[in-house]
Amino acid sequence: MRPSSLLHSVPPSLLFPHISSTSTSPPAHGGLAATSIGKLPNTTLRILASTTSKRKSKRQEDDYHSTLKALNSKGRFPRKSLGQHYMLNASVNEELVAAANVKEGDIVLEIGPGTGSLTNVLVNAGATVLAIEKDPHMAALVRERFARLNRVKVVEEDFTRSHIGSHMSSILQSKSPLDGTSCSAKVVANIPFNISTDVVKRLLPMGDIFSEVILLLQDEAALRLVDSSLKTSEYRPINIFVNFYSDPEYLLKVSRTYFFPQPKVHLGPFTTSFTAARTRFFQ
Ligand SMILES: C[S@@+](CC[C@H](N)C(=O)[O-])C[C@H]1O[C@@H](n2cnc3c(N)ncnc32)[C@H](O)[C@@H]1O
Repeated sequence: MRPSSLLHSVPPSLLFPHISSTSTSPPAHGGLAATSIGKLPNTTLRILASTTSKRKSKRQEDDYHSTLKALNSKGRFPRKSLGQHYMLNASVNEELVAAANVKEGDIVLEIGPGTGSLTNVLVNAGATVLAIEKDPHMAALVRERFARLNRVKVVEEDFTRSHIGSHMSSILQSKSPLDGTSCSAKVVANIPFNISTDVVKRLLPMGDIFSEVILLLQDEAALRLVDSSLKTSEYRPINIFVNFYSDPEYLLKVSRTYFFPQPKVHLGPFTTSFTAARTRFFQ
């Protein structure tokens, strides 16, 4: 059977035997893998060490079990066409949120919340979250999960067609301090790989709204985006675009084994961060 057909025909509990609701043993996550990706010209590369401490294990179980229970409870099988590879490791979600320095009162846009595991970490950090989800089942699931919190707004839309500026302005206006100073927002998301270029093209020119963009991208795509060297044959218009609007930075490598189902990519996906060039617009 081809891997793609597996995604649709086999329940998560069979594909991933330790996800039954009675299971208590999380997968062998071992934390973030320390790695090296060689030289990336003009970029800052921060390699994060493995996080296997006991302190983390309770949180890891939370994402692992809650994600898979949520899928099982609704009878949802991951849909390949929507790039549904769910993050099972809470430490990775925490690294993403820490990389964006999300704190109490921040406004965060999340693209594709899925079961809400990253949303949960954002909420715990004190953020107000606008979550845009294309899959109506997952939008309903995440809306239900955070129904008691007025800090989470779930919009069922295709991000690539969404009027993101108007969604964000209404939230920003309602949160703006009375002294007239404007507040900005951040993006933290584990996005479907098939829309990553669209996402980057839409977000980076929005430096008037977003001060920080943290995206989990497919390894190869992220490597291409952070490469600012004009000498390589891989340099494309998208690189000029990215480097005009942002300071792309490779942050950490994330093992593909932390996703359910595991993505079929040659290398593990990782995070890249774009510091939107706010100063280019307002200095
Ligand atoms: C890689 S999964 C990530 C899910 C979750 N954030 C996590 O970390 O486990 C991508 C999510 O984006 C959603 N999605 C796919 N295409 C989308 C689109 N065009 N607009 C908004 N959401 C989309 C999928 O349904 C899925 O929930």
